[in-house]
Amino acid sequence: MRLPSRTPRTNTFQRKRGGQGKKMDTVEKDGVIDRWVKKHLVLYTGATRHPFILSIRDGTIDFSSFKRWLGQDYIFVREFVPFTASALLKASKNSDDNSDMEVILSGLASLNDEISWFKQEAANWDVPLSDVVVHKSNQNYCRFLESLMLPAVEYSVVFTALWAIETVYQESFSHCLEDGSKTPPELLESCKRWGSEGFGEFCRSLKKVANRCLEKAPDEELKKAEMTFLRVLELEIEFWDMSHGGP
Ligand SMILES: Cc1ncc(CO)c(N)n1
Repeated sequence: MRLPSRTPRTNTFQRKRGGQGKKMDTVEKDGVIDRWVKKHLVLYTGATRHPFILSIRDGTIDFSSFKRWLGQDYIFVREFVPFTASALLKASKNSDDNSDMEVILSGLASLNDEISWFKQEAANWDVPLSDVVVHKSNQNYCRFLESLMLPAVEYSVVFTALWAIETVYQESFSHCLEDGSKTPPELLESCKRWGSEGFGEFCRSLKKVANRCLEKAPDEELKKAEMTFLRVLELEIEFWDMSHGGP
C-alpha cells in the first residue's frame, strides 16, 4: 500500500521495554497483541526477518526471486481485497466503534493503488501477470483467507488476521529501509510501499482495533484469534520461502 516518506521503524515493543520500571503512570500496559508477539517471538521474527527480506536488505537478492515474489503477491493481493471487504462488512454489522470502518476503508483504498502499482511494476520487470502459475504456498494462503471470510468467523479473529498480515509486511520492508541497509535502488519503491511510516501508522490503527476487540472476547474466541495469528505467521514464512526459491 502506498505511503510517502521513509522513517526508521520504531517498534513499540522495544520502546516499552526501554521505559519499563520507572514511573508507573508512564508505563503502557501491553495489549493482547503485544503479549502474543512476545510469547511467539521466534515465529514472529521468522516471519519479519526472513532470509528473503535479509537478502533485500544486504543487497544480495537474486532478482529472479523478486520477480517470483512480485507475480505471486499480485495474485495474493487480489484475494486480499475481498478478505478486507469481508472485514468491512463485519465492521458495519458488529463494531461498537464507528471509526473501525474508516480504518478498513483506508486499507481498501490503498489496495486499489496497490493493484495498479503491481501491474506497472510487473510491466517494468517483464513479469507477465496473465499467466502466473499460482504456487502451492500461495494457494494455501488464499484458501486460508477464504475460510476467514465466512460469516461465522468472529470480528476479533478477522481483525487479528488483518493486523498480522499487514504488520509482517510493514516490519519486513521497513527493515530494508533502515540506516545501514544496502537495498538495491531498483527495490526501494517496493520497500517504501509497505515500509513507510504512513503504512506503519495504518498498522498501529489496525492493532488498536484488534486489541479493543480482543479485550472483550470470551476465552474460546481469544484462543481462536491466537491460533489465527500463528497461522498467518506460518503462511507468511511459507510465502517468503516460496519467493526465495525454498521448499
Ligand atoms: C503475502 C502477503 N502478505 C501481506 C501483504 C500485505 O499487504 C501482502 N501484500 N502479501
